[in-house]
Amino acid sequence: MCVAGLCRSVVVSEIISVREEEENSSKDNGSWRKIREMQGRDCRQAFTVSYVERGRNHRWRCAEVTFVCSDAALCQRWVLSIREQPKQLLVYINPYGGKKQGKRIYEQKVAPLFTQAGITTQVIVTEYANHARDHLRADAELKQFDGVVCVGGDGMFSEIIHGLIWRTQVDSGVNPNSPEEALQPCSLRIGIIPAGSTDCICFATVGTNDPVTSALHIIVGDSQPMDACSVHHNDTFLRYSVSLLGYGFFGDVLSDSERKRWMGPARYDFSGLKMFLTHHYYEGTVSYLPAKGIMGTPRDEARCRSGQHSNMKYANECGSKLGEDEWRTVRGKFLAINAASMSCACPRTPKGLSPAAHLADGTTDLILVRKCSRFDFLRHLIRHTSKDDQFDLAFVEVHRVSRFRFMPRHCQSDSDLNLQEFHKRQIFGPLCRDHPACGCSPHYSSWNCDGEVLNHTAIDVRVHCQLIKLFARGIEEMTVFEEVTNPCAI
Ligand SMILES: CCCCCCCCCCCCC/C=C/[C@@H](O)[C@H](COP(=O)(O)O)NC(=O)CCCCCCCCCCCCCCC
Ligand SMILES: Nc1ncnc2c1ncn2[C@@H]1O[C@H](COP(=O)(O)OP(=O)(O)O)[C@@H](O)[C@H]1O
Ligand SMILES: [Ca+2]
Repeated sequence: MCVAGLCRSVVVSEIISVREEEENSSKDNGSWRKIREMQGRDCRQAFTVSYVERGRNHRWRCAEVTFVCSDAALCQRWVLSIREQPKQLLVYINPYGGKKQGKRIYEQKVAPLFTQAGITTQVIVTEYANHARDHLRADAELKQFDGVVCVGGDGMFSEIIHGLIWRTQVDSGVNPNSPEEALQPCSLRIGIIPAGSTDCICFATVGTNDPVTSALHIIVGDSQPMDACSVHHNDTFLRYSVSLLGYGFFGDVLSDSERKRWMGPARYDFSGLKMFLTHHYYEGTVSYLPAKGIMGTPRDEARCRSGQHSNMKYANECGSKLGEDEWRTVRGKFLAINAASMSCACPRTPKGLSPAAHLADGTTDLILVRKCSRFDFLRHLIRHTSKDDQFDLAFVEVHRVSRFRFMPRHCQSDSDLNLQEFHKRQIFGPLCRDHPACGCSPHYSSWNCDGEVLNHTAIDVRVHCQLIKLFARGIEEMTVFEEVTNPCAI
């Protein structure tokens, strides 16, 4: 198609909206008349397409081009041809996350784009923690919506998946409390407008933390399946996780930073430095089921974003059953035990905690950092920000797993105690009960589950392949010509 003599093409799946140009439109600044003159007398139709234009660092913006067409019927077909895009969305805004800008970001940057794309919305500004989760679990009329949007950070996203996954299981008669049940995938897609502190789920699935880019991924109707882990304690359901489950360092950073929310996103750096200096290690036993029938290892050079793993054959191979005898066990003293179900890329670590992790292959990368010197731990941490491999250190091991369990040492009698009780003991009692004077590590850390503190230390984690779907397409690889190659699908 040609615009005023220039040949332009627009990818149909990246159209935001199409509007017919009126011959005597008030917006007409003479260009439509000029186009008609150039095209000759037969030309009767023109339409303007808003589409996605790519900027630097995976950012998207909205651009416009006007097409003219001499065939009125063809033109009409174009106008009606926008592919399956969401029409009705349920939006939850956390006004309290990140720098408390969620409402402003939505109203100024996102809502106008939704209106332009003809999307209608029901907007709920949350009034308290778990408002969105509870509304989705019980009250929301989900049938009328094509998707759910959350405006906030990873904690807000977590609320949304807890509501949606729970609701989907209850509606289809699956018992979400049993760790052995195969969960029913959620049909509604979820969009994330980043307005939190880390926003790692948005960054790792879209490639940037930019509200406009996220809004455009929602409007064009992208779809990215994603794994979710269920976390149980004995037979009690605790939480779902899609990004990081971290015990030791990241657990301690989170619990410490929760008391410093007034600092905003900088609280993580403050608590990170504090916990780095504190240098606590924790004893326990990790057992895991190595993933089978999947492609790749956590040490792969090629990242998921490279598109080399976008073969859907493998996406469907997740969930292969293994016998109980294939469990492996690692016992020891750990500075950190991390399970990354996605790369966990974020501005603090653009390549992520586990750069080669896949979004939707039914596995999580289990990273064990054993007790080592502060200097060595710093080397490991710094490698998250450079090209060097953070796993290529003698005290670090990494396994791609489909299930794992953790049991802290000394846990046998305590394991049923609530963590708050542990913390009370740790704060008010001696740090180490075995050697009251030595001031060595406390016995228990807590789990950081996508940025929320878990109440139990002994956990059983199972990956559910492609349990949810996002309005995203993985991170696109740009060539030198800024053309898009394969997006990361799994
Ligand atoms: C010295 C440089 C060290 C750089 C190490 C970077 C590792 C960062 C890994 C970040 C993983 C993020 C995984 C995502 C977790 C989020 O779900 C979750 C919730 O997000 P939300 O607040 O948006 O709801 N966020 C978090 O748990 C925050 C984790 C952030 C940890 C920051 C750690 C900073 C470490 C600084 C160490 C300083 C040592 C300096 C020594 C001189
Ligand atoms: N209206 C609200 N008031 C207080 N807390 C809320 C509200 N809405 C959501 N929350 C909670 O706020 C916490 C942090 O939200 P999140 O969006 O992750 O921001 P951040 O990235 O800054 O942590 C989450 O635990 C979420 O459940
Ligand atoms: Ca995964």
